[in-house]
Amino acid sequence: MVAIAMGSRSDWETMKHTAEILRDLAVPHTVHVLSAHRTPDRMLDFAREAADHGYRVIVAGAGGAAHLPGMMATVTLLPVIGVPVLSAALQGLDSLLSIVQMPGGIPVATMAIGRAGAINAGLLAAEILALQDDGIRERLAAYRENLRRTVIQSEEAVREAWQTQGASE
Ligand SMILES: Nc1c(C(=O)O)ncn1[C@@H]1O[C@H](COP(=O)(O)O)[C@@H](O)[C@H]1O
Repeated sequence: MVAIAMGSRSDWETMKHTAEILRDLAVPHTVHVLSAHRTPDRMLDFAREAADHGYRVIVAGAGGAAHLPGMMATVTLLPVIGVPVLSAALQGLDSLLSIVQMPGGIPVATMAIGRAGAINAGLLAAEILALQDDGIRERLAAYRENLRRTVIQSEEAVREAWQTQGASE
């Protein structure tokens, strides 16, 4: 259902977070290393055939001159979600701008840089699929509820820490 593509093996540390969230939501997905620069024909073939192979959303993560999401979007009508991978030289700003500044006509839904972006890419892909899948929608609702509870618990933990600190001073 979801294809997760990355420009290099080195992007896996980031893109594994997309795979993890999709696994937690029981959304079928596959992972691929494809590069617009290093394996252009393979990347274009994959994106061209993705819809016929049953994929519904493509998540593509890359760093630096991150042309992968945009080039995949060029040859498919599937929604493409881009994840800017944190780069050493420019802290991911290069990746972000390479992905977000698409010319009008060929959209890529651009996420935040790095881990949070990779998690959100998985969630957004699941939200798109949930439009036609009640099971995924229910699991997304449970994820949100869990998030809500975690924040409330964290507030309690912060207050407890503050009270303990106050008592020891
Ligand atoms: N941006 C792209 C593309 C592409 O856009 O197709 N292919 C590889 N790369 C990026 O090069 C960075 C360094 O790659 P290496 O670690 O393999 O040298 C990676 O973040 C990758 O996404």
